[in-house]
Amino acid sequence: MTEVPFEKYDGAGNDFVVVDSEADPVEDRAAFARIHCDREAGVENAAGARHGADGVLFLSLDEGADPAEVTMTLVQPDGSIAEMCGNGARCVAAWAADRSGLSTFDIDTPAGTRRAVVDSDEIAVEMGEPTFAPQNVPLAGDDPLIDATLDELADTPAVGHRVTVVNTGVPHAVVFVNDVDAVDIDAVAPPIRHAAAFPEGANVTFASVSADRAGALDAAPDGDGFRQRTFERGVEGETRACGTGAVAVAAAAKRLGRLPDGAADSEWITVSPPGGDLGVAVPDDEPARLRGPAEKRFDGQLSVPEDDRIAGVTGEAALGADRLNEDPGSER
Ligand SMILES: N[C@@H](CCC[C@H](N)C(=O)O)C(=O)O
Repeated sequence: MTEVPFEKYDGAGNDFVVVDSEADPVEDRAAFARIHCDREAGVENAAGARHGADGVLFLSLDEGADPAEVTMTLVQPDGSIAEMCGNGARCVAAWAADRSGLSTFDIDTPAGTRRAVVDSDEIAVEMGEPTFAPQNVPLAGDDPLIDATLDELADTPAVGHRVTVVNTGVPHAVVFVNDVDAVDIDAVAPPIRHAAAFPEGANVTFASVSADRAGALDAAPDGDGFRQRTFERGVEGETRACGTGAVAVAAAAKRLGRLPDGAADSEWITVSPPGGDLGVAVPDDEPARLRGPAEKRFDGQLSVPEDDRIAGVTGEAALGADRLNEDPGSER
């Protein structure tokens, strides 16, 4: 059985297995991700405790570039590749800083190059300009969905929810509700995630204004922030944090004129998914920015599938083995 070293990082509870793709190439990345990713129990630490893995980050670092460059490919639990991942990018910067001692990185992603800066335990990443343009989301129709009801959702638990659809590196359907904790996300999100309006699918992000998160980050405004919950495409379930989702909440709120007092006048807005607090800035006509914690938790070795069957997969790897023969996320 072949094994590769991995490191486990998380950004505000969004969990990633990190593999150095130059030192330890994995041929079938989709199969590797399917085997080892599980939201609650994907990978094991040295003490035998299992921890979540929302995807595998295959990374290669070029320290000679100025600034240093990292090529990032996020392969998700269904085997699909995500164009961008905000918390993943922050974990990438933490990983690169841990290796190199440097603090500024250009991260090459399928969505473009994103600058990340590490400042002690907080990492900020440039996220590109959020876009509502139908061709960029992408949407099936010609009109943006700014405060829309998805007609095809009639007779589902999602009926009646209004969505604002924005691409923040990946597509998000943002739904503002009174209380995110009251949402039955596993019932409400899938019909939206798979709606015909989204030819490549969409992440579904719920948000509510939250007075108790005011000033949760040091430099956050003395006003209300948002609580956030996201059902992620590719994970096909809720994660503990989603960075592109946090940016989508702020961008959608700004577009709808729903920014709470304080946040509207401030550069940084606090968005709080279940895993921690994130800071988001959405200036006019400029790239959005995302900041928050990201750090290494542990490392170890993971088995590499040796063919397209389950051969060579043992121990923790067997957890995801039942998904190995499914179609690799092609329908997004
Ligand atoms: N967790 C991520 C988003 C990852 C991509 C997403 N699941 C997709 O397929 O669009 C984040 O922090 O942004």
